[in-house]
Amino acid sequence: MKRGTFISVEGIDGAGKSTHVEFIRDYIKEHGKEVIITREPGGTVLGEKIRELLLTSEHMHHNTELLLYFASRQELIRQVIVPNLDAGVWVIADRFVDASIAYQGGGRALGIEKIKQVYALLEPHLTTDMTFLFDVPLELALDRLSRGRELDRIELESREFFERVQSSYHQLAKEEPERIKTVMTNQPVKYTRDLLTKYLDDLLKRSS
Ligand SMILES: Nc1ncnc2c1ncn2[C@@H]1O[C@H](COP(=O)(O)OP(=O)(O)O)[C@@H](O)[C@H]1O
Ligand SMILES: Cc1cn([C@H]2C[C@H](O)[C@@H](COP(=O)(O)OP(=O)(O)O)O2)c(=O)[nH]c1=O
Repeated sequence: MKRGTFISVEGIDGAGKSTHVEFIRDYIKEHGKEVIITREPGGTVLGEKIRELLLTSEHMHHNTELLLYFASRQELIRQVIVPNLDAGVWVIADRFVDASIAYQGGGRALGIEKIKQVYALLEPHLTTDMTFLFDVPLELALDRLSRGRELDRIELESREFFERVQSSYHQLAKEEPERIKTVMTNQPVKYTRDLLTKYLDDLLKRSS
């Protein structure tokens, strides 16, 4: 059986990830593939408890935050991502390791090297086949956030924090252009979807 394709979606809060993730799933499904969406932090019973801690606790050491995100991810990998990929199912991860590099490595200024050391502990050491990085000018993302729902602990961070997160994402996309595809969302939704469709067609072709 052919292994499933592993996709992740990333971006600063307000960049448009939630607007497109179900579109991506439906497009893949229409092309005859079984597909699931996972979310991080969370996606398993233990992971959802960790999510609650991460998004609602008042304060924690940056290392604690980093390790909790990875603890949730390890459970998700072993319980959900790997068994599905092995069974030929496509997996769309609503955030994966790149989020830790951008938010904890960049946003919290822990540095990429430290995140990579923790990443090395994951079993197995998975990498995505393709990552969509949703991106908008920071002002627009912050404006979207301020108009939206109630904000969680991370979304309440400063503008400087999100600047560092975004610039880490840009750095990653520059280092790995084959894997990470930047998709601008300051254009109409249809424009974004047309671009996504091109990348998805390419992935579908590769897997056939
Ligand atoms: N091209 C686009 N792609 C995605 N979102 C867009 C686009 N144009 C406008 N928007 C709006 O921006 C907001 C993005 O919010 P959301 O998808 O919840 O972001 P995230 O999940 O990344 O925090 C939505 O209100 C959406 O309607
Ligand atoms: C996966 C991950 C998420 N995060 C942050 C980004 C988000 O602000 C928050 C929750 O992610 P997410 O569920 O994507 O946010 P939303 O509820 O807006 O869809 O966790 C990290 O800081 N590090 C990580 O490794």
